[in-house]
Amino acid sequence: MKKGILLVNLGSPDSPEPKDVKKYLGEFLMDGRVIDVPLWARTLLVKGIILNTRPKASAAAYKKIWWEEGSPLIVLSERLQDKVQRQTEIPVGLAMRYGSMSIHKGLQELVNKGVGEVLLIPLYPQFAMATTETIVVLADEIQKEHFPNLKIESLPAFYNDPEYIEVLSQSIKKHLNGKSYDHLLFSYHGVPERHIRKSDITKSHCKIDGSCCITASKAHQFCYRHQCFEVTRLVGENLKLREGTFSTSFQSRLGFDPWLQPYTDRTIERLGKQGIKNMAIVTPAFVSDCLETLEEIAMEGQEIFHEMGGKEFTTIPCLNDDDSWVALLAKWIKNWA
Ligand SMILES: C=CC1=C(C)c2cc3[nH]c(cc4nc(cc5[nH]c(cc1n2)c(C)c5CCC(=O)O)C(CCC(=O)O)=C4C)c(C)c3C=C
Ligand SMILES: [Fe+2]
Ligand SMILES: [Fe+2]
Repeated sequence: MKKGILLVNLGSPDSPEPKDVKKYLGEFLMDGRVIDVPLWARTLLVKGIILNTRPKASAAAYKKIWWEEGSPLIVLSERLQDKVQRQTEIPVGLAMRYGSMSIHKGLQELVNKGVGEVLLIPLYPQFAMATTETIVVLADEIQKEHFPNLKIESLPAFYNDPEYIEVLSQSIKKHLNGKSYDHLLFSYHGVPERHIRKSDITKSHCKIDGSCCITASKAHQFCYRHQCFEVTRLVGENLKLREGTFSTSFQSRLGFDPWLQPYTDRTIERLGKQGIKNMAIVTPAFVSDCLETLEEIAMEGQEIFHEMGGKEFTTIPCLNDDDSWVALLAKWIKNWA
């Protein structure tokens, strides 16, 4: 049976105009695995409040980072797809969970090329209900409804794959380029604490109490918090970082529920206040640079740091279309095929 690959990322609005941002946010935030409250409450919150208030501000933020070719997240994902395709004979497609480049279209294009067996690669190193799970569940629904003869397998979270850790570590080293820094912050996209408890397959392990994520458990296969802390620990080990010179935080919280802590903005503020003059920041929950790295970190984060007396703020790019990352994806594809 002919095999094919579908890389899947989050998606972006079609343009940075408020009407396109509103359409995109509407689809994104109405996903019950992103805002996980009952449908009536989600509808009230998203359609009644968020979509009437947020799109204008979000559009302004998107305008600051938008490229001539389009959304950075989409353009960088396309560059990745193109480079991976050059490493393999197997057709490599690209889709987005939200927006115009749908998973349905991506699967249809592979089927049109005669593909009968697909490896779905969610472009997220760590598992989360709001990212990997929603992709896999939707692909499964589309397969059942539209492509009953298509076989789909998905690549699990690869946060602790030694080769992934090596690629990420070398990328950090390359971008720091020998520059010294006082603190390296690993900032991951946040999720509400509730998401962590919902994904706990043991139903009792995750207490978000500081110790559960470092106590061995089969819950960690689906624990986003554990997986983020592990990436930091493993990269720290790989690069022989000195204890106290690096830490983990969580960014991009929305709403009033408790999200994973410590929060990135408050951490940057604290580091500045403590007299740290030179910090670097890496964002390993994202494979491609996007609004959350280019605006929230590289612009807003830097501003906070400078306001607190910090001097040098180095933002390390995501893996994007890094050659070693492309080679690793090509290797995983070869092993699967
Ligand atoms: C409200 C809940 C949200 C959850 C839960 C969430 C989890 C989550 N998101 C990413 C990756 C990305 N998120 C991006 C943007 C973004 N995320 C949310 C909300 C939640 N995310 C919003 C409202 C937005 C839109 C931007 C805004 O209005 O501020 C992006 C960037 C997309 C782009 O076009 O550049 C990414 C990527 C992860 C990895 C994650 C959970 C682990
Ligand atoms: Fe997000
Ligand atoms: Fe945990």
